[in-house]
Amino acid sequence: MIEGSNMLELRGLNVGHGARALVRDICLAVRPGQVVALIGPNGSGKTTILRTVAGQLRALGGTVELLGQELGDVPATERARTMAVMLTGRPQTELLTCRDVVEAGRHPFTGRLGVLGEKDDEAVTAAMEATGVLPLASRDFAHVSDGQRQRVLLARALCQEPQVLLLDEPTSYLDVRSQLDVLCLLRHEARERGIAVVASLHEVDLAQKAADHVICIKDGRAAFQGTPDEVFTAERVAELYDLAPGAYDPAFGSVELARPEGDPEVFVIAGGGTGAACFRRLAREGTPFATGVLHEHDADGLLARSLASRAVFERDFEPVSAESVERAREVLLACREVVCCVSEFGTMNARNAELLDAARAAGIPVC
Ligand SMILES: Nc1ncnc2c1ncn2[C@@H]1O[C@H](COP(=O)(O)OP(=O)(O)OP(=O)(O)O)[C@@H](O)[C@H]1O
Repeated sequence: MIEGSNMLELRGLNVGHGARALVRDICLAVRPGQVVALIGPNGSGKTTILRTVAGQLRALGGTVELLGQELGDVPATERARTMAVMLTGRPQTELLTCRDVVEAGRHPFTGRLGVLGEKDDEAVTAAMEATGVLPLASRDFAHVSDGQRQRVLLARALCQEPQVLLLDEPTSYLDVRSQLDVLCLLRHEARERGIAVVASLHEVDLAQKAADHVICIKDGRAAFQGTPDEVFTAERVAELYDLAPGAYDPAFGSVELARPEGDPEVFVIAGGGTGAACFRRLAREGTPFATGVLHEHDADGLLARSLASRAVFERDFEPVSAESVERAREVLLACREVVCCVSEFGTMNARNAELLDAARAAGIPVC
């Protein structure tokens, strides 16, 4: 393999389950060491694409190239030695321990009798260690939890020592810690062994952090692709998942509840992240609120754009001006309650203290 050339390349690939294509004209090139996230709404065709690339479904058009060779021309044994696949679903096993399942990943390298040598044993142990499933080695695979099963299957894929790794929702059953562990592991494998990883993910925040390249599937096509910075903009994520504008916040990589509708009832004095918990509480309660004066790219400023009905902003790195406070005061005086999240005002937001005075003078309760 020439360094830098593509490990996997899809050219105008059409995929589907019958004669009609479900997703058309997919083009993607994956280089060694790259982690590609496949994202898109439920039913958009991510699994179908992965199964086609894995050779489990016939391509309805276009080509899949594995290490520069058309997939159909790659002999099955060589394909199994090159590409590992972890799909969703629980493989039916009877009386197999978790270690037995992982060992199956070595079969492309063993002789006809499937007897594992020392090197195979080492690879199995290393993969189980890396995925944290060594303690499950003798447990019945049929009776482990969904998250444990997912990690055992990942160990099976890794011990195959593939050059291309296809993963369908590898984090869907995992707790937060295990999600992080798995993504760090995938990045490590990509970096250290030059594996090309293609993984479908539902967690936009994880894809944003872990992927080098993101391809978005919607309405029967690869709607757009690019680096996480190019793909995870508020507009594109909203379009991809049919979200309300502002529901996705690219700064935090998270989705927020819908902004409560109506005129603001509560005015929140915040800044520097002090208001986040209050903003989210009001959003949960469905209480429309206003806030200010916030600096535009302050943590509260960014969140206010998604959740507040009204927000008064000051330019970044400028002290809050008399004009901004006046605009905020007008909004505040129309509210029934003020919440002050700031315990001390600093140089840049000193004038926000005038908002507290305005509330008290107008007899608006402050908490
Ligand atoms: N074996 C099958 N035969 C016929 N249609 C299928 C089959 N498997 C899936 N489909 C259909 O193909 C479409 C795409 O399914 P697919 O599982 O690829 O989507 P997905 O993007 O992976 O979805 P999700 O995010 O919900 O896992 C769906 O409409 C689904 O019902």
